[in-house]
Amino acid sequence: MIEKLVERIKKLEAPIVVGLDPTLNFVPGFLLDKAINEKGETLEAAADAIFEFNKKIVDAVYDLIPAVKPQIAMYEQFGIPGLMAFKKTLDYCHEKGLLVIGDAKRGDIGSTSTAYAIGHIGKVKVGSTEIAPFDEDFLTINPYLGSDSVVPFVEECKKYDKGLFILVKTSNPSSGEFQDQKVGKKAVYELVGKKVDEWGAELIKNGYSDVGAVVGATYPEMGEVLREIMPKAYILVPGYGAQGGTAAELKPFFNKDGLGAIVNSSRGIIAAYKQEKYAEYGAEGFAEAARAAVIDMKNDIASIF
Ligand SMILES: O=c1ccn([C@@H]2O[C@H](COP(=O)(O)O)[C@@H](O)[C@H]2O)c(=O)[nH]1
Repeated sequence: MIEKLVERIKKLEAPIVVGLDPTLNFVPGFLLDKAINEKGETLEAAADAIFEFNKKIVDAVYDLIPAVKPQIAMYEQFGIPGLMAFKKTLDYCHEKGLLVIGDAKRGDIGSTSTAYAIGHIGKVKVGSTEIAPFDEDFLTINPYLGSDSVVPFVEECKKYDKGLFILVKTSNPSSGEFQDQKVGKKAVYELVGKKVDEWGAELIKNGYSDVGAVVGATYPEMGEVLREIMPKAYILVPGYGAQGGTAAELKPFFNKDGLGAIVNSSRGIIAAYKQEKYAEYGAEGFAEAARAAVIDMKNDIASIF
């Protein structure tokens, strides 16, 4: 799967992923009112509103970007209707030719990881029929439980040509509480980075592995160290934009050829119309504002090379 992502990044000259992380605060009033008029103040109405919101954003940006990253928590907050909106979003993005990174940060004891892996990137057997339940192209996973929690995901990648992004050094302010602790001379994030390199060793295609890593834009020095420790891992870089990460700090995540990293922005794109910079678009023009924000992000990142 990684070779498809790299190919699309090269073709579009856009190492960018748009995070589809909708909340009702971002959904313009006219969309939410329509859903509530039809379904009342219900979870179903909320789910319809976020799906319509996503659809319009995707229509406005799909030709500019290689991939999207729907964050499952934003959908789970609306229960079962929310999860149905998640699945509808994944399918719609696929219809538009986008690759989908499911941001679910799964990971558990081996048997439970296997079930997560089947549900998100594998196939479940019902009688003699094999069904891909969510069918994302990539999945984020949390490696905290160790190798036996990660390997079931790697196995599913091998079977179905899928990919992973494993949390290594996260973008949030407290990430150092555990991730920066030293074990011997190495920090925990360095040890995890080394394991990512090992887990991905059998899945290298055209120079990069289907097993990638998540490293926050907010920690560029650590990004530089990790780029060396995991030379074959594509790095998914969240933290740009709303969390304060800037283009100037992104260079260490990339290789010299401009590949090796893909930068996520969620709120900075989907809620661009709420920023002063894009205020001229107004709530009615939220999708056009998202398109303008993607073009600005692309140019911003291109300026570092
Ligand atoms: O270290 C991490 C890992 C994942 N995320 C996720 O990325 C997006 C960021 O959203 P923004 O609105 O662009 O800040 C969100 O889905 C997080 O759960 C992260 O931020 N940091």
